[in-house]
Amino acid sequence: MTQLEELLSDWIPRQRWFAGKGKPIETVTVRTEHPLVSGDPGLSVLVVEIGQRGSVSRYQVLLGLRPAGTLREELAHAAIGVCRLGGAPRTVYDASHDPELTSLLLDRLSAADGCGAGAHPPAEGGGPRPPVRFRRLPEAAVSTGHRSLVLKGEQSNTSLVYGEDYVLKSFRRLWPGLNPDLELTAALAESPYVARPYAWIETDVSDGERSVPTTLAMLQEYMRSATDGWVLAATSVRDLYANPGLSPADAGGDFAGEAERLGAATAAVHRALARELPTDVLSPGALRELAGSMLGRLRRATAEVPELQPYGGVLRGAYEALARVDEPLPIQRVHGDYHLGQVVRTDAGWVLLDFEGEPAAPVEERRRPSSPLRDVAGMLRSFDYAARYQLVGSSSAPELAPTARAWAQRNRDAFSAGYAFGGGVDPEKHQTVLRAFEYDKAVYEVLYEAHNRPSWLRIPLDSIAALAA
Ligand SMILES: Nc1ncnc2c1ncn2[C@@H]1O[C@H](COP(=O)(O)OP(=O)(O)O)[C@@H](O)[C@H]1O
Ligand SMILES: O=P(O)(O)O[C@H]1O[C@H](CO)[C@@H](O[C@H]2O[C@H](CO)[C@@H](O)[C@H](O)[C@H]2O)[C@H](O)[C@H]1O
Repeated sequence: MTQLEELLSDWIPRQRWFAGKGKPIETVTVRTEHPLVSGDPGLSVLVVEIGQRGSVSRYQVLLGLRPAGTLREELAHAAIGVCRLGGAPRTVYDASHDPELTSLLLDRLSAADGCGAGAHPPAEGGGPRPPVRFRRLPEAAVSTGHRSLVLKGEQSNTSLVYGEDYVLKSFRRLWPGLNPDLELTAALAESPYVARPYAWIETDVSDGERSVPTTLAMLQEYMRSATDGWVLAATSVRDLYANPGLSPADAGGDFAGEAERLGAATAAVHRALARELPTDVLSPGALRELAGSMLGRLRRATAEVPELQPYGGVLRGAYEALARVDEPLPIQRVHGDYHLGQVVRTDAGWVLLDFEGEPAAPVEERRRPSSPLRDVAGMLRSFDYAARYQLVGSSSAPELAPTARAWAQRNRDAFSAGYAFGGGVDPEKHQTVLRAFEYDKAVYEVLYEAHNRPSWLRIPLDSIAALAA
């Protein structure tokens, strides 16, 4: 290992966005290092490969470099370490936190030529394509001179807000190819329910056989007046828990109207995706395969989290019922990891974000069409989370449990009604499919929490126990 790789092997596992937590790291290799700025400060894009239990995953690191001892106090938290790179010792750090360097990314995106997402125009002058390419959607003007700030919060990626105008989301885990977030957001560019996409950055990553243009980051509109759906729902729940004698409908911060509008917005986005991108139907045989893949996830999760064992029978029963559904199931591109933290409420209505799918799943799987009921199930799970999470570790949990159930049920019903009203299939009429997707999502969450937030593991486990009761 080089000195830089040694430093990264200590730093990467401590990052929130590192998806391989819980498994020992065997190898760390800087596969490519492309300088965007040489000198002091310097800026490079690294693609780092992490080997764990025989498989390799790739991560993007935007590396800042400054002479050792010159990193400003406010960047100290971003330091990775000091190493000798080409002579003198330099401090290397996460450049996402350094506005002096990130302003350059916006400058380059602003100056980029316009082209369609996924298009690969030849390099100017016919020479080889530059290793890191800045691209802009046709018609999208990008202004410069905005200072960036890293968005705080639970994230699988790293997002920078530039002034009040743009969000640049750097995809941390890289999968060769076009990132589904860029692909779907670009397909929905005209939709009022999506933050407008402007531009992206890409590089080439090997898929084992060939070098594939791969999305590194996406620039889109910053919804500056927006509030996160999770925050709004949590406020409503808190309000109700302060008055547990009231029904959710009578408490001050009732969320059901918002949940219903969110259902309608979700249906509108699903309809737009079905218009813009390919659709298909799953035959009964393919439904059996889908049920088989849910079973596979359950097996993997139970091996890691034995607390799932008692519910194995009920979960398998739901997947077997899915395998017996004998009518074709319409499929299309969907969000894939839909929850309250992926939607924001603006003055004009709900806006959906982050069409990347489940961050840990291979990109081929995330780009595969699925039933829109999968997203419906994801959001229904999220209402359950919002109701339960304030009870984790609380001594009032037993008394508040019925109130939590009532809040979740009211908002689940409102969301489903809004979804059907907005032109989606009626979730009420597809209970077998919906239940299987909901269980599968809860099993995914068990693994997600075990790896990322062990103190929240009880939330999906308790939901599964309640669904199984
Ligand atoms: N365009 C945007 N406008 C306003 N807020 C945003 C925007 N993009 C992201 N956010 C905020 O950042 C959070 C995380 O963004 P997201 O795209 O879901 O990242 P990740 O894929 O890392 O989870 C969202 O929950 C939302 O609160
Ligand atoms: O938003 P991401 O793409 O990073 O999604 C991952 O992290 C989510 C948590 O931040 C996780 O969502 C789970 O927790 C939410 C509350 O924090 C809850 O609303 C969701 O229903 C629940 O699934 C998501 O599963 C994961 O992929």
